[in-house]
Amino acid sequence: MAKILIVDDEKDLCLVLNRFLSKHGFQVIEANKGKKALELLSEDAPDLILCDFKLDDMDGTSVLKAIKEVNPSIPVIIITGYSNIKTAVEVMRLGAVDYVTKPLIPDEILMTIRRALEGGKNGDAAVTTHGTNGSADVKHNNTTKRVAGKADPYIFGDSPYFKNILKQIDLVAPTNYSVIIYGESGSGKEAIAQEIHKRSKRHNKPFVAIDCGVLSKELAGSELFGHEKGAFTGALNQKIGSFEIANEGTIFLDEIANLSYDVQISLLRVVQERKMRRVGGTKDIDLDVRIIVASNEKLWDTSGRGKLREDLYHRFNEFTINVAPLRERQGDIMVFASHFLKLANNELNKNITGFHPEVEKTFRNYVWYGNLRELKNVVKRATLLCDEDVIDVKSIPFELSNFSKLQFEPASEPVAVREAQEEPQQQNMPVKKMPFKEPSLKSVGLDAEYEVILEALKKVNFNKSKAAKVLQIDRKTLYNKIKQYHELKGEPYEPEL
Ligand SMILES: Nc1ncnc2c1ncn2[C@@H]1O[C@H](COP(=O)(O)OP(=O)(O)OP(=O)(O)O)[C@@H](O)[C@H]1O
Repeated sequence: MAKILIVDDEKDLCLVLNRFLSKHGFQVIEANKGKKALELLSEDAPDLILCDFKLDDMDGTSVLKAIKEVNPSIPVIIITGYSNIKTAVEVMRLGAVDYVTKPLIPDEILMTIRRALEGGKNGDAAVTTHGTNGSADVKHNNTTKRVAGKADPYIFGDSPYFKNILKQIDLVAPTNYSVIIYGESGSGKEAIAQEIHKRSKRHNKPFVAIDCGVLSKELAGSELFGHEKGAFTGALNQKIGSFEIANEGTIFLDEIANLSYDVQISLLRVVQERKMRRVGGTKDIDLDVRIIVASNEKLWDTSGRGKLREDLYHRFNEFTINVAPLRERQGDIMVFASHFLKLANNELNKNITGFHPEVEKTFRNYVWYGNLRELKNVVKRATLLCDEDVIDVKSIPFELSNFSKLQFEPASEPVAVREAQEEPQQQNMPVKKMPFKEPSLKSVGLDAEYEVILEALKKVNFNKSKAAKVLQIDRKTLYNKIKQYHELKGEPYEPEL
C-alpha cells in the first residue's frame, strides 16, 4: 500500500483528500506546515508527496528544494492555483513530477498519483531498459531516470515549424554528433531527443533520460557513472550508472548546467576518451554513448558565468536545435490540443469530438507558460470535466478563459507574448469590464460587481477563499456570483471546490 504525505495548510482540504485517498487504498499522512512535512519525510518514509505550493511557513520552491535534499527520488506533485501556474511550471524544473491545479478534481488527483507512482513524468511513464520500441524488462521507480519505452506517443505534424525541426533531426540523427536542444520547460525537448535516437542507427539500443536538475550533488556521480560496493557510506551494493545502461545507445541530459563541477570533469572524460570509472572503482569501462543535452538557457552564457566548463560546452556544441515556445507556434496549438484530446479520450474512455470555437480562441491567445505540458494537463482535465460533445469554456480553468482580462501587469515575456497575440493591445491592459450585449440594470450591476471581484482576486493572487474574505462574503457566495455572471453572458461556469 503506497504511503502518501499530504502537505497543505488548509486543514479541511487535507481532511477531504485524506478520506478520498484512504478510500482508494492509500495510506495517508498529513502535514500542515513545510517544516512538519520535512520531519515526516525522514520519520515516515512516504512514497509520494502531494504538496500545496503556498504554505504559511515556507513557499513551494523552498519546500521542494528541501524535500529533494532529503530524498531526491521521491515523486512530488505540486498543488497550485492557476494564477500561480507560471511559478509552478518553473518549480517542475526543481524536480516536481507533475502539478494539479485548484479547484481539485478527485479523479484527476488519483490519475496523477498513479502515474507518478509508476515512475513517469507528466504522462510519460516510460521506464524500461530497451529502445523506443523495445520491451520493458527492468523497472526503475526513480523520477530522475527514464528509459524510453511505452509512453504517450509523440506527433510531428506538417506545419513549417515541424518541417524545419524534422529536417534538423534527419540531418543529425545518422551522425554521432552531440546535440544541444534549447527550449522552455515543457516545450518538447525530450520528445525531440527521443526522435533523434529513434531515427539513428542506435534506435534499438537504450535511450536514457536524466533530469540533472534533480540530481543531488552527492549522488549525481553515482547516478551517472554507478558505484562499487562500499565506495561511500550507504553504498551497500554495486550500482550500474546511467551511462553504462545507455551504452551503445543515447543518453539525454536535461538541465545539464546543474551538474557540479566534479561531475562535469568525469563527463568531460566520457566525451573525450569514451571511458568512465564507477565511483570507487579502479577499472576503466569503455563507452559508446551518444550524448544529447538540453537547457532552457544558452549554455554559452552559462559557461561564461562559470557554471558549465567551457571545454564541455564546446564538446557538446556540435549541433544545436532551438525549440520555439508554444505561444510562438500558433498553428500547432490546436494540432497538439487534438492529439492530447485523443489520448485523454482513450485514457478516460470518453468520446469528446473536439473543441468549442471559444476554447480554440482562448487556447490561441494564451501564453502557455508550461508549453506542451500545460496544454496536455489542461486538455486532460477538461476531458475529465466535460459532459458535452465538445470541450466547452466551462471545462477549462477560469484564469485561462479570462486570461486577457486578468492581465493588468506587464507580462514577463512581453515581446514573445505580443507577437503571439491576435489582439496585441489587449495583453497588458488594466482590468476591464466585460459588457453584456444588451445591458439591463441587472447586467450593469453584475458587471460592476464582477470588476470588484476581479480586483479582489488579483490582490490576493487569485486565492478565492482570501478574495471572499477581502470582499466580506463567504466563498460560496463568491462562486455563485462568478457563476451568475458567466451564465448571464452565456458562458456556464462550474466551480468544483
Ligand atoms: N511532439 C510531441 N507530440 C506529443 N506530445 C509531446 C510532443 N512533445 C512533447 N510532448 C508532450 O509534452 C510534455 C512535455 O514534453 P517534454 O518532456 O519533451 O518537454 P521538455 O522540454 O523536455 O520539458 P522539461 O524541460 O520540463 O523537461 C510531455 O508530456 C510530452 O509527452
